[in-house]
Amino acid sequence: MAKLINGKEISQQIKDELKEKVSALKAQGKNICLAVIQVGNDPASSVYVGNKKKACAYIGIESRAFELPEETTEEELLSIIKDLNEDDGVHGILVQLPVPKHINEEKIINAISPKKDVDGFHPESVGSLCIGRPGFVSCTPAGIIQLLKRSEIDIEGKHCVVIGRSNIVGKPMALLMLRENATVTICHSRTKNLKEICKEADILIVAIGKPKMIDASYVKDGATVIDVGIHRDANNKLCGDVDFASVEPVAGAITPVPGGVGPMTIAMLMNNCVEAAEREE
Ligand SMILES: Nc1nc2c(c(=O)[nH]1)N[C@@H](CN(C=O)c1ccc(C(=O)N[C@@H](CCC(=O)O)C(=O)O)cc1)CN2
Repeated sequence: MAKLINGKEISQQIKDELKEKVSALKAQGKNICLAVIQVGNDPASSVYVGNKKKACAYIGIESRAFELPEETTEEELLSIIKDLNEDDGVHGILVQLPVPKHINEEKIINAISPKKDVDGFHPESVGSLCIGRPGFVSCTPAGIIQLLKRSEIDIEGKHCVVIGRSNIVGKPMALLMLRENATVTICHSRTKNLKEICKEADILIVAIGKPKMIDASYVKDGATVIDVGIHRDANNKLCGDVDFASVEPVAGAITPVPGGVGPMTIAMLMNNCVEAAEREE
């Protein structure tokens, strides 16, 4: 039976640690502010944005919300970001993704000042991660590192297989595991022998975007399995990219969905906001 990696519990620990830090910063006269921008009314985005505002309130970070209509133009959004970049009272800026189709996501990401890029999506942030310079790290991969470390799962020298090569999860995840001295293999939709490669992983990180695709036949006995996917199954229940019921008996440790990687994304966003304010000094 696999050890369950409890993201809800670990994210709560991180938020409690940050709450103390923020309280100490406040005592020195420093208030932290995150600008949260949502364009349109995508229901899932509204839930995530709501949870980000709640996390800010819990930790003691001010959240400045911009709830913009679906018809907002790219120019209007860029103009808001420009103002926020220049506002010394704002430490972090996030634009909830996805943005409506008429807005170029890349242009929006590039417009956020790297100093306030608490999502870690700006090319300068990704480049810094790549060459080992300080910078903001994408929240989901950073959260996975925390899950592993706080669950006392060794990374150094382990073979880590990451399935998925997105700019937001797969690529930064691979770079972070490399930084932790893992031996890293990245797999994707064109990978041949996916099953054989996955079977060699000590740590298997799955960000493939296909519900319950990874079953026990992809997993080495005792491996750690991290599931980044979030989907609804035929019974409208949340599930991941990993078939939990099949994999759990062979894995050494595994994240559930919900309650695994997801909550860590928001905890690490809060961490990046605190870092943004600390770096300013
Ligand atoms: N600007 C950003 N946009 C998006 C990001 C991001 O990091 N920055 N990531 C995702 C959405 N996301 C945060 O924004 C996010 C997704 C899931 C969770 C989470 O806690 N999931 C729960 C289940 C929640 C549910 O009931 O649906 C879990 O896995 O336990 C938090 C944040 C895309 N956009």
